[in-house]
Amino acid sequence: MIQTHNFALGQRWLSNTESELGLGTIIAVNNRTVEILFPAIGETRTYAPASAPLTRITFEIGDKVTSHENWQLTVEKITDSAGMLTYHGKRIDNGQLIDLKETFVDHHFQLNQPQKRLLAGQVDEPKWFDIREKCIRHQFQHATSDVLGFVGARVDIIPHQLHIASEVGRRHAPRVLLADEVGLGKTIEAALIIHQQLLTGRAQRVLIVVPNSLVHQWLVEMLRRVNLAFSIFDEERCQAMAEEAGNPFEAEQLVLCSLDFLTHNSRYFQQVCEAPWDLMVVDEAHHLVWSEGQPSQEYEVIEQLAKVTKGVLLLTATPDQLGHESHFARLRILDPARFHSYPEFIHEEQQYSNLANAIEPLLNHEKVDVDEKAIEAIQAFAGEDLISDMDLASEQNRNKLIHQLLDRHGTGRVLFRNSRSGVSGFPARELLSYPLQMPEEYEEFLETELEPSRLLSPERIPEMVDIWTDIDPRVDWFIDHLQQLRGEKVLTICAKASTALMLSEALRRKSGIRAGVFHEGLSIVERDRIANYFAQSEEGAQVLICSEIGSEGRNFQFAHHLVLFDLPQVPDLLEQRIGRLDRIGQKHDVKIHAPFFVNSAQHVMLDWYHDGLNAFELTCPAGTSVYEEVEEMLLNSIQNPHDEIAKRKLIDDTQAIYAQLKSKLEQGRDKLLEINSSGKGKIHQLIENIDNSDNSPKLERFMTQLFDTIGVLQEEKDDNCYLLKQTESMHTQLPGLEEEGMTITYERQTATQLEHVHFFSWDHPMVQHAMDTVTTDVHGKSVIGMNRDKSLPPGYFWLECLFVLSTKAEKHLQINRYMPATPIKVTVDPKGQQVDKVFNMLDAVNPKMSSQLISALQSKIESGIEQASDIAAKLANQIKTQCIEAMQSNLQDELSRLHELSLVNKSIRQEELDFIRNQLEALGNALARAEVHLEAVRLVVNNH
Ligand SMILES: Nc1ncnc2c1ncn2[C@@H]1O[C@H](COP(=O)(O)OP(=O)(O)OP(=O)(O)O)[C@@H](O)[C@H]1O
Repeated sequence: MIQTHNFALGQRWLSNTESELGLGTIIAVNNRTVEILFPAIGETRTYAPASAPLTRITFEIGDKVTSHENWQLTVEKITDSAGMLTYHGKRIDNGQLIDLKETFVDHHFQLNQPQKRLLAGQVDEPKWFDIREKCIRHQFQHATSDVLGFVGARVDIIPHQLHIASEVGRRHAPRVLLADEVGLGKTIEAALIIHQQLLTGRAQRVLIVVPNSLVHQWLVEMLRRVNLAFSIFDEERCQAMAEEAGNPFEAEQLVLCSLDFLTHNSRYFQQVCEAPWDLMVVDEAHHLVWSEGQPSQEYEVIEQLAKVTKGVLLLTATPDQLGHESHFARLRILDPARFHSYPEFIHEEQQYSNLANAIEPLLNHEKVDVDEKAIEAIQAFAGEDLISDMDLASEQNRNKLIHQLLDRHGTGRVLFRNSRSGVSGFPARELLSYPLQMPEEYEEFLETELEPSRLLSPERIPEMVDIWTDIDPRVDWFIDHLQQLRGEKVLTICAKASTALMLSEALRRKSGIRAGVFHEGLSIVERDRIANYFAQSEEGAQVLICSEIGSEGRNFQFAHHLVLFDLPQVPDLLEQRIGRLDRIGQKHDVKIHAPFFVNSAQHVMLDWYHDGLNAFELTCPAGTSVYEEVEEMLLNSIQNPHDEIAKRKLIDDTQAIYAQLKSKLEQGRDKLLEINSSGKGKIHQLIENIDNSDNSPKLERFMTQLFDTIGVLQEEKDDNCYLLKQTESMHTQLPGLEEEGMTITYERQTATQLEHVHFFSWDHPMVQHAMDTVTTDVHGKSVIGMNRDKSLPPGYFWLECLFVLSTKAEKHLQINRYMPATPIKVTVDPKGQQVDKVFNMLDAVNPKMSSQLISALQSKIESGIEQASDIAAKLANQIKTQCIEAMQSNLQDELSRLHELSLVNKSIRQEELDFIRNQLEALGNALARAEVHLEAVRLVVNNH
């Protein structure tokens, strides 16, 4: 088997860098490129001929070759026609004489050269075997570790986020609504989920759709938090790509675009739907408004995309913001089979407190007390058959039952919502209100005005829009107030962009205070520039004046003063406003400043929020429902602000309704959500494992050894950091290593504080690349070392044989979830008996002595490897059986869930069930096909 770079059509080559591709066939060659098809996974690669990382595979007389039809031939003669070989020989199964063109050699072929290399005297130093073995073991351990996708995220470890990320990230094609309260970290949860899905091979192509204003923030968060470089797709980019053939959305795997862009460009929308996606993430999903017969365009766009996308994550802090029916419609996008009828959904919701009570005894309390009465309550939901055979003393069974109950009768595994009350460490919020006198100019117009938006924001009266800043006392109050807060950052929010613009203009005219304005009319680049201007500690703006929609989803927690220049009409918008500052990372109590006109509509609104709902100082989960119930009274009071009796009644009624709804929610929906969302009691093991991985010196020690072996210089710097640099002794290029060097740390805390430093973990792509450079290279495949053991005679020897069990399957089957490349090490003594022996510090052997030893031991080496192979094959069979069982139990669970649901719900499609059955079969075949091969061999000879 030789490596040359004279390519010809039909020849067979192996990839040196991606061993999982199997044997490829050359399908096109010209001066500049060579194209190769890898049938095992149905993909092609194109390389420059001179630098293609490929090894030519040819066979020699006497070799056994497997054909694509799975019969074998023993090669007797080889002919060459224009560079392509034909093997002539006898079929092993029936003795028939046959020709096999190399194009038809089985693409599952594995190159097994360690033995050949060893016997040919091509040996490396002992350390290469050690490093190769360590790389393979670490790759296997990480692929099967429950911290995969978590350890590499540059985030603080926050339990509720980890719980959601682990619950969702490990699912096949997850479809969920992430609805944590504002600022609890939904973006981070989504990042963790995407990261896990990509690293575990569950997803390859991800589309993120967000409001215009958040495109850049998402781009930065994905890169900074989880090393994922998304590409922004907008009109400009798509137009530039239009000249190239094909669908522009297929040119990248990780795409980020705005909802606005997809909604307003039917051609690009069509193309985005035609490109295959494994996962779609939609932020601020409350924009997807739906009502019977009148779905919004945004809703339709996402609904259509969700139909052709396997996994979907919808994110919103305020799921009910635009009505409960819209909320239901969004759940239907996620699981049309489960959420098929709104009346049924409402009926189910009414049962939530009974369901929560039924689940209560199953929860993981210290004392498990599932008595007869409790079983009766469960049966009312589950049906007798579901629990008749179940041993409820087992925690695993109880959890399974809880999942089934939530899935069939709650919002189940589709909705996650954490609230501040369940997450500790949030600062307090304080309302500071400032009564002002209403100017006469406003009063005159407002006497006959009925429109709530103008009553609440009189500056929007048409006659006032151009002059209001001259007469409105809120403007002077604002300027005075900013002067008093000198040195402090102040975020100011008003409902409309026009108000924000006029206010900032007045500020510019009347004071020298540095301010930025931020609203939906600005381009993304302008908005980001202004947000940065506000974020700068010195030289930056003291105040940022935002419109309602312009500031949605933004991170401004470096400020802790919020001015509400006016008040929004619905509680969810108020929560969105306060959530800009009251979010994870806020270090101070949040001061909410609210100027208002005495005895005006604003006064009613302020009192309603504060006295009725306490919505300034605490989050108000039932706010929208209360609003829906008292809307008429509230409107009436806004229109008649002097009617104190009506206002008193409004507030009393609001308090009563709120208290009632809150207690109902606490027993019903919220309780179920808490069971689902917080992960209390379940997540400590994962956190402990992440902590252990973070605190273990293993990675740092291993990487130091690995960098040293492959020739990368790791120089110690201050603050727990290192500088990595290329050296001349490097064996191969390390992808990602910048020419001028790069600063890294292995410490999470350092990484979260120093943003310019790369955070190295087992998840980091460069750590994986560095291991790949070793495992895809031939170094360390055949090694000789000298051991000094005086208790054994000189010349005594051992063969350390490192095998790998692996299989190939099409990418969408995600074979790595069930069987990543699995190392099996067998060490044998001169009699071919397996021994439990670990070698440290072996001496290298010079080439002359190596070849003498090999000649002397050749037949013993051959028989030793054969005996080790037999032992490895037995072990491999056991592992194979375990992998098949794990895969079957996993997919069978999913199949039974869908089957159960299909009994109560006819809209579950047969194809969905068939899909899982097919997957079961295809994975079963792939796992059964798994083969063990010799990856590396080290001959260790004793010498005194
Ligand atoms: N685990 C974490 N480690 C470090 N920072 C975090 C973590 N979780 C959240 N944050 C920070 O807290 C802020 C809020 O997080 P995020 O933007 O994900 O919240 P959200 O729920 O999406 O907010 P919104 O409801 O406003 O969209 C962000 O600045 C984020 O970077």
